[in-house]
Amino acid sequence: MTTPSIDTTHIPPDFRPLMLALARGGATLAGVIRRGDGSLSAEVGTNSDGDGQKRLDVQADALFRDALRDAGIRWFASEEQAEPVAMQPGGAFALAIDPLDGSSNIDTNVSIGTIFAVYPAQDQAEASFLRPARDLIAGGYIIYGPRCCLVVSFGDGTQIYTLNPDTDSFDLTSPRATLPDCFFEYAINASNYRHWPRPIRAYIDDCIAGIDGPRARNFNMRWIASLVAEAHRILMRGGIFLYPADARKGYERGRLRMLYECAPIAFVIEQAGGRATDGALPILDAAITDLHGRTPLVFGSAEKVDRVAAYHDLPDAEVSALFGNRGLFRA
Ligand SMILES: O=P(O)(O)OC[C@H]1O[C@](O)(COP(=O)(O)O)[C@@H](O)[C@@H]1O
Ligand SMILES: [Mg+2]
Ligand SMILES: [Mg+2]
Repeated sequence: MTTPSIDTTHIPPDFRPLMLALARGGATLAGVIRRGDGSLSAEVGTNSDGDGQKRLDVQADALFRDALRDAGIRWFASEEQAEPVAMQPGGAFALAIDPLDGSSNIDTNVSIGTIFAVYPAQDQAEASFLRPARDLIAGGYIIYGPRCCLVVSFGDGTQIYTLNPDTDSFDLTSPRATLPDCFFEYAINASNYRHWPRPIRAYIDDCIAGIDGPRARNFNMRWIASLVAEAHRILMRGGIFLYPADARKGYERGRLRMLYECAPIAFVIEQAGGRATDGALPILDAAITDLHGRTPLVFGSAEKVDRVAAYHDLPDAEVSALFGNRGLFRA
């Protein structure tokens, strides 16, 4: 068996051991997922956020912790661990990870992923992770789909690597990915419509009204329920993703976690020319105040994300108007 690797030509030298370790972890996890042992989706516990943990959540967490143990990481924070774990005392990096994103899709053979964010390590774990989101020095995700891809940014564009099943190596397949701006597709869990704030309802109402509404064009809709899969689709062909805050108990700040979901996805999307906000303000301009804290998340093509922010600025009468009657956005 070959040791999984990654083409390091375009990776800054300081990050190479870390990226090799992530590639090893990702390729190994891809193999576990491909084999598809039926017990991977068994409920085995609850994480500190109250989410049910599946066997694969726990396995992926242990697998990455092990793969990363010699990769220069001082602090390791995970969705599946209540507190950060100390790794190498002299390590330069603090790494936050969602080891397995899209857990509800494990047994449905739909794309799932891993999301990671890297910050410069400080002496204390807390100071390493609770800081301005824009201190991120690397971030990205691995998607376990029909193809396994690793997408990463080091702050100078977004790179895409694709796992070659013959060599077990992640080959660079796009050195500078850019997000197309013209795809009229939105992604939101529409079953929560009645709980959404009015500007979000108004925005989606106007997409649904299509050619008969103020936007005067038809839209398509997608919802995979794997953030990584939605991010990758949007990176490839544009569109917009929304997970807003809503009125359900526990969803006052949406569902997605700032440190290891929203910040790294925002980083990759911004570096590919897109935009990511909490509905109004850039995700990366916010501070991370809680290891497992949440934030509303809207990301995708810049013009579409800006439009959502504009709905938040509409006067109440406009935002409450029935779709088709919103005059302000009529072309
Ligand atoms: O079930 P919902 O409310 O539509 O939420 C789906 C969202 O939850 C997530 O599965 C949360 O991530 P985890 O699976 O890592 O907990 C996202 O991938 C996805 O976008
Ligand atoms: Mg997740
Ligand atoms: Mg997860």
